[in-house]
Amino acid sequence: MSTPTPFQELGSTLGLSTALLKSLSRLSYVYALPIQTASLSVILDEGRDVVLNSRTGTGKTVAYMLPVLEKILRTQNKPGESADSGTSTKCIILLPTTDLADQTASVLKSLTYYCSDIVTSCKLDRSNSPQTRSLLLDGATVVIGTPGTFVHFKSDLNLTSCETVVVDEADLMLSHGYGDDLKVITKSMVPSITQGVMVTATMGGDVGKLKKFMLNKPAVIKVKDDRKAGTLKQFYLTVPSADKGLVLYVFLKLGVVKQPCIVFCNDVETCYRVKLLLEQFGMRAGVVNGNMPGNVRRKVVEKFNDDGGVLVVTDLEDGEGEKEEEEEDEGDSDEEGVEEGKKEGKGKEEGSGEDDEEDEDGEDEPALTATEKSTSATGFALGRGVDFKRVQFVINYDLPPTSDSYTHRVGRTARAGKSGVALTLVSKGSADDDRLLSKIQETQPPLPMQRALDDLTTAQEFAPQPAPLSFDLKEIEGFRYRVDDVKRAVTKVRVVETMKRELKDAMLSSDRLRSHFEENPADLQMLQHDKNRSEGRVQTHLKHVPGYLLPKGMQVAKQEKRKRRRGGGGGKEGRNKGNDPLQSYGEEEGGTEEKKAKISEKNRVFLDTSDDVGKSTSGRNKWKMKRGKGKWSKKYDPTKDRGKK
Ligand SMILES: Nc1ncnc2c1ncn2[C@@H]1O[C@H](COP(=O)(O)OP(=O)(O)OP(=O)(O)O)[C@@H](O)[C@H]1O
Repeated sequence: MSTPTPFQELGSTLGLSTALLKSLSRLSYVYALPIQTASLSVILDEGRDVVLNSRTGTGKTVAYMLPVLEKILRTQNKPGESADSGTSTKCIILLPTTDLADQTASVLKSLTYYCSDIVTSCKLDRSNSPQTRSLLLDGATVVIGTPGTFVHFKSDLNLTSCETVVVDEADLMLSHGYGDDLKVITKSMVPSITQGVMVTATMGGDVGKLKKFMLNKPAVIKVKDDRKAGTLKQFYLTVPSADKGLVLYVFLKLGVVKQPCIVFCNDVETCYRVKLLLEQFGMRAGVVNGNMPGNVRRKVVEKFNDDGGVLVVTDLEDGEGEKEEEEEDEGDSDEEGVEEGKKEGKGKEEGSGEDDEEDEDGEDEPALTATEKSTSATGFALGRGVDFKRVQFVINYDLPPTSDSYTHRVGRTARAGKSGVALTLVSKGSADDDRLLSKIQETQPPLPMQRALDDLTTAQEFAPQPAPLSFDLKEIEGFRYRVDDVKRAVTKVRVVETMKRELKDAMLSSDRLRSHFEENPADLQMLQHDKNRSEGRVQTHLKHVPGYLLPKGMQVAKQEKRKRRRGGGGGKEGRNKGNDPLQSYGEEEGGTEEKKAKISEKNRVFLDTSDDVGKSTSGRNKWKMKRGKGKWSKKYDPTKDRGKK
């Protein structure tokens, strides 16, 4: 891994404006992330078309925005700029969803904090046309929106001096149905793009099509995945579908899964089932999905970013979750750094007619239609691009439909060089899941593991990721009756009621409906009354986990913890110093029960360390059962155990 370069150093080498450097330091961004270092000089000085490609969460937004803003600041300060060019738009940024456009607009606001008088911005908002039009009339320097909104506000935009067109999350544009809008933008709104920038975490077939259509001899800036350094660890656990709720609840309850945590499901109903299950056990969970109004979705995400906890998300529309055969990558080089483009002229690759099809105008150009069958056009793509904050854990409750969507989902954690863990629950006996898992493993970087050869040496080995989590479901068998009981209470009717309640909440807190309620108080009363009636019941007694239900290793840990709190034993040595939240407990041979317990506490096995990974305690349980020890002893009194809580 290359040494990070401080922005101050880059600033003096490349001549970055003080205003931008001050904004970066206000955001506490001291070092440029690799894609940012790589992109700056190419976008800024070479001025050529660019494809930015690095994995999710590596800072691509700042990577294109910084040089684009610097370019604008330089030209705005140039003497002799015409008055018109001073009030017309210099750069447009296209995103596939309004949520992402909002997020990008807020990054832009932060970066222009000290130069907002020179660089003004506008996020195109169809629901607030008068304000959008007034900002455009004032001559917003940078305009952000979906391709659809650009076409909608076509006659209000002054793009005669537009120099840069950025297409962010380019891999989603066509599957969101923006092919035709992109044609309008590039043909009639900005017919001669001076510099095109395409940004993507995955290089699927759609990116290739767009690249051919919009860019001219682009430099492909591709920063190699540095996950071998171990920032994102990925595991999978094969479980019967019916046991997924059990695993999720127990892992969350026992702190095996750390929060903030995102749980991805493949449909809205499963999201609510998971939420209700967790809530019955006293665990709050938010839900976001495409059926929600955008402002409600944004509020839930904001709350999650502020408070953490569990967020249950579906990034698919219902019926979209069927696993698909995937398109092969178009084969861009894996090399780090700048790779030269191989094309001549915009819109057409020389000597290759592969993707070229006659469009409806009869012109010879690539068809801008999606390769993927999925059509998430509801204006959300929660598995992609959304910058959820400080997420420690991503759980794929359901396997996503493609390996690309897996990459985006797990990319919600381990962002900006931080660490994180992704756990995927694979349905036992599902051939689809098995096939997709192999496909995912082919695309993810392997997991480095240390294997002890003797006392002094170790060898590094690599396991495919996601790696199997060796966890014996028998360890949590004791929880089954609670979960099954609660699951029975999570009926379809309750799921629907919860959805309705959330919709009512949204209506009650809607700014737009406020005046309606003022004029029609009866409507407000009715909504409030219905809301109170459908309030869910939480079983408070289920909040606590009795000690006898804990896996054996954890019971020991609890006792040790209690001892330490009382000032006896344990000490630093016994403390869990590892930072990998997925952990398991080793099986010990020989020695007294007490000694074994201590060894077990000390030798907790962390999933990143060795091939001891995830040893189960069930062997010990068998040993005890055979010898009539512990809860299999004739003297065992479970009521005492319960009292120990
Ligand atoms: N130089 C930096 N130092 C520290 N944090 C940074 C830096 N640049 C960006 N970040 C943070 O990194 C996170 C990820 O950035 P960003 O959303 O731009 O990534 P991305 O590569 O576009 O991800 P995705 O592909 O998922 O859209 C953000 O929370 C951002 O605030």
